[in-house]
Amino acid sequence: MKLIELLQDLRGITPVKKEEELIQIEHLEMDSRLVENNTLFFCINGYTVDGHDFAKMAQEKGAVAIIAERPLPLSIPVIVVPDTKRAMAKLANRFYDEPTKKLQLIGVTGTNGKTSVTHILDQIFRDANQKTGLIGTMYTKIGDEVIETKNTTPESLVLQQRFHSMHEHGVETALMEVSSHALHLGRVRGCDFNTAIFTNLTPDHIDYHETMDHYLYAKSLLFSQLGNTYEGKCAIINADDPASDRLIHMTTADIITYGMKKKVDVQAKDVKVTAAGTSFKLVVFGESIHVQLKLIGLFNVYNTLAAAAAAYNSGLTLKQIKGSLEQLTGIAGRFEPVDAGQDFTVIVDYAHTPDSLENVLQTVQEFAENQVRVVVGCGGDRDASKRPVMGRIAVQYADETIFTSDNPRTEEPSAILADMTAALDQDQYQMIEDRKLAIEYAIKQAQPGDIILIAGKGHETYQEIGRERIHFDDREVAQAVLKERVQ
Ligand SMILES: CC(=O)N[C@H]1[C@@H](OP(=O)(O)OP(=O)(O)OC[C@H]2O[C@@H](n3ccc(=O)[nH]c3=O)[C@H](O)[C@@H]2O)O[C@H](CO)[C@@H](O)[C@@H]1O[C@H](C)C(=O)N[C@@H](C)C(=O)N[C@H](CCC(=O)O)C(=O)O
Ligand SMILES: Nc1ncnc2c1ncn2[C@@H]1O[C@H](COP(=O)(O)OP(=O)(O)OP(=O)(O)O)[C@@H](O)[C@H]1O
Ligand SMILES: N[C@H](CCC[C@H](N)C(=O)O)C(=O)O
Ligand SMILES: [Mg+2]
Repeated sequence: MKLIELLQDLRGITPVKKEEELIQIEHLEMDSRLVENNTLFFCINGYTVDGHDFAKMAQEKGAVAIIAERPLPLSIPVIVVPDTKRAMAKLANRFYDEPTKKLQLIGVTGTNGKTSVTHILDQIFRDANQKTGLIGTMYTKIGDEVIETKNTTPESLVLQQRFHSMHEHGVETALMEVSSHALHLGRVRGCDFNTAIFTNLTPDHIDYHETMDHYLYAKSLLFSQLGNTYEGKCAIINADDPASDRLIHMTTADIITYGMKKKVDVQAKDVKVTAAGTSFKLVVFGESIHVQLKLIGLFNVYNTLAAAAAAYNSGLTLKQIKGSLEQLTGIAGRFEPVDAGQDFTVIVDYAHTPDSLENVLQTVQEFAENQVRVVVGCGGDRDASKRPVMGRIAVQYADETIFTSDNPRTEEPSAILADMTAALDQDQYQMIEDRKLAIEYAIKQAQPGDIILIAGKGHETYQEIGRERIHFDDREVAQAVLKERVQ
């Protein structure tokens, strides 16, 4: 694409010279290390470094033009804009030919349940013979191709490229987790969502958003950018969550409410949660069907309702939806059992917020025939305010709590554990900094009928210590210890 074509959406920018207008742009890039010939490079002033410092390197590697927030002494055109991130979202959208207009795009936001809802939807649409794409915490998936990702919701440039690739591969429906960071940092600008789903809002990420109000405001941006009813846009909202009212007022799209406690459009009635699964009557706009889930926990009924509402809204029948829901066996690292034939239960779960930890502990408490032991920690360089709360929840619900490390990152593991235990008595918990030893200890203590919950890391296959990621998988560790014990 010619530089001039790409720049047409930017108003009031430094004009390029006539002879520069025809420069061919073949790639867009924001990381100098990845620049190739004929790249347009965006200088982003980040949290760690300033991308403007890498413009020269980008030129040396083949960049033919630069988008920056200030003039730079380079021999290639430097187009100065007030906000490179904003410009990047716009230009990427044009470069990749507005890919989200060619897909059904369903965005899911909320503190907990995003990965779960996107995966439930993925299953439903696949069963309906649609080719799907998925962008989220665990990976990006285009059909069956899996691409590793760093962020739950990538930067706009990466997003638009992925959506373009999805379209090229015949994807019809894309499911995306939309994090509050992404909304606040403008990563999803230019995405044309058909449907936006809200799961819930409970304390997390206060290190970044500072207050719950700001956190909700960030989440609400998904609904304010949705478009309106007449374009077929739809907001699917958990009416049992106190934030629902504010979100409903943020959008002019059609609203579908779901929940269990109020009169809503999509409802679960007669819910029965057992250790073997969950059953309920799914009522959608007055039409109802019985559903028997293999998924466990009341929170998964909420996730199922959100997914059912979105699937129904996009034309699938209740029978189709029921068929898929009943086949779902689970999502990696979400209430995932580790079984080596032992006479007690080991569950690995991604609960890393106060609300999710409480929910999942309540669930295991209900089923435990004997004692509940929990192994849990809190991430370093993340919201410290959740540490004492998670500490209190763990000892409140579990018979034995083992506090341990969960991605300490650049913090001292002992300092994180001190925050978690500050308000507790020493006889209420064990503290074993090394996560492997903590899991070993919990499993060695287990009696028949016990449940051991290993919380916080779920599907993660690493422990982040300092800036390094070392291979670590709760499921592998638990499996190895169990095998030794069972032999
Ligand atoms: C706070 C935050 O969001 N940081 C994100 C941000 O990093 P940053 O600002 O530190 O970037 P930087 O390293 O300063 O680099 C600035 C620019 O220089 C460029 N650069 C850098 C080095 C170089 O040699 N050459 C070069 O060109 C970089 O490519 C970049 O364009 O931009 C990066 C690229 O997009 C992101 O990967 C990174 O996410 C980090 C890893 C992160 O941990 N983010 C978390 C807080 C986050 O976003 N989490 C949410 C999920 C939250 C949830 O659970 O709900 C998410 O969506 O992932
Ligand atoms: N609807 C829900 N309400 C409360 N807790 C939930 C819900 N769904 C899942 N959980 C709990 O939260 C954990 C994380 O779930 P999931 O990965 O689906 O959330 P997420 O929103 O994608 O999280 P992240 O922000 O880390 O991407 C699960 O392991 C479970 O313990
Ligand atoms: N998306 C979340 C995941 C947290 C997972 C937990 N294991 C941790 O490292 O705190 C975050 O980056 O805050
Ligand atoms: Mg997720």
